[in-house]
Amino acid sequence: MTQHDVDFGRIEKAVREILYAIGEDPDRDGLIETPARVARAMAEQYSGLGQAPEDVLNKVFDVDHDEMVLVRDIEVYSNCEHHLVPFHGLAHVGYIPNEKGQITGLSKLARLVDIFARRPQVQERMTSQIADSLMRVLEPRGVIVVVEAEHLCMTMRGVRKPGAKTVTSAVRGDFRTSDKTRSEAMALILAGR
Ligand SMILES: Nc1nc2c(ncn2[C@@H]2O[C@H](COP(=O)(O)OP(=O)(O)OP(=O)(O)O)[C@@H](O)[C@H]2O)c(=O)[nH]1
Ligand SMILES: [Zn+2]
Repeated sequence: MTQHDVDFGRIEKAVREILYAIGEDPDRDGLIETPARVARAMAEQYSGLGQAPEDVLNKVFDVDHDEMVLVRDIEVYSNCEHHLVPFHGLAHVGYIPNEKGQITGLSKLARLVDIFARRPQVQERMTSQIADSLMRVLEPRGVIVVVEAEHLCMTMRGVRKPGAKTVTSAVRGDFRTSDKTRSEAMALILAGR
C-alpha cells in the first residue's frame, strides 16, 4: 500500500461516525474539517505500510571500514496497535559492516526506523523488524537495535504511569554471539547520560 492507496473517504466517514458515537456534532464549526484532517494525518502516520526497507537501503557504499557504526538517539514516533495511541522515544541502531566494507548512508538508518514506526505497531516487533531488515539487505556481521519509548496508552489512560519507559532490544550476528561486542555497543548507547 502506498500513500496514494490510503482510502481518505473511508477514513473521513469513519471519523464522522466516531464523533457521533461519542456524542459530538461532526457538523459544528470546529469539527467540520476534522475528518479530512484526520485522514491526512493518518496517511502520514501509517505511510510505512507502503514502503519497504529496500526502498531506503538501496545505496550501499564500499568503504574500507569494518568496525561498528552506531547512530543513537534517533527520535521515533509510532502508534501502538492496541489503542492506536502514540508511543515515542529514541531508537539506537548499530551494525558491523561485512568484510567487503559495505555501509549505508547514516540517514538511511533513521529512514529505516521510520518505515517500521509509521505502522500500527508493538515496540517489540518494530525493534526486531528494524534489525532483521538491516541484516537482510546490508548483510553485515551483526546488528543491534535498542528502542526506549513511552507509551501514551500507559500514561494518559489505563494504568497511568507517566515516565515509565519500555526498553526493547534486538541483537543479531556478532552482537548476539560476542558479549564484548554487545557491551561495547551498549556503552556507546549509554555514553554521556
Ligand atoms: N508488549 C507490548 N504491549 C503494548 C505495547 N503497546 C501497548 N501495549 C499493551 O497492550 C496491552 C493491551 O491490553 P488489554 O488488556 O487488551 O487492553 P486494555 O484493557 O486497554 O489495557 P490497559 O492498558 O491495561 O487498560 C496493554 O497492557 C498495553 O500496555 C507494545 O508496544 N508492546
Ligand atoms: Zn496501547
